[in-house]
Amino acid sequence: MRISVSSDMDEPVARSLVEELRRRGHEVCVYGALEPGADPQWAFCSEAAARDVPSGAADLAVVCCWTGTGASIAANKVPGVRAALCTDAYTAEGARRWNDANVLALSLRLTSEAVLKEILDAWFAAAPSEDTEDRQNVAHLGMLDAGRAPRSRG
Ligand SMILES: O=C(CO)[C@H](O)[C@H](O)COP(=O)(O)O
Repeated sequence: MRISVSSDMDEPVARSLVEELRRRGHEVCVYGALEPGADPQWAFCSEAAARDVPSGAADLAVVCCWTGTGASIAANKVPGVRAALCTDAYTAEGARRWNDANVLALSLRLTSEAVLKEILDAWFAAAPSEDTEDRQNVAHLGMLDAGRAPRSRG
């Protein structure tokens, strides 16, 4: 799988993320503080990595910042992106299963090396749900992106 990874901080867990993905056989492209000479601001590097997913340059992006919030907010501004901030394996599995998330957002502060591996295991093991309501929800996100969403049913 081709995976784009961004981080606004050169933290050990961000380096471990890249190493772990490469160890698992993925092709990794890095942005932000992980890329020599690049702009390490969270909104910019998260956007750059996230854009690779709808453009087709990557199959998945993982965006990181200290809290994970800025990275996920920036990624979710990119049309076609469904970024999920995951702090544990259960959330990662649900993000793939129920949200068909295509960008994983991580908090550099909260994610230990052990939890990182658990999150990656859960993320890659899960598949998007075929349930009709789950597909309707994900389709609704696409409509919101396109500005064509019908009025919310609340
Ligand atoms: O979590 C973040 C954004 O959501 C950033 O990583 C955090 O704001 C970086 O802070 P600083 O530039 O002061 O090191």
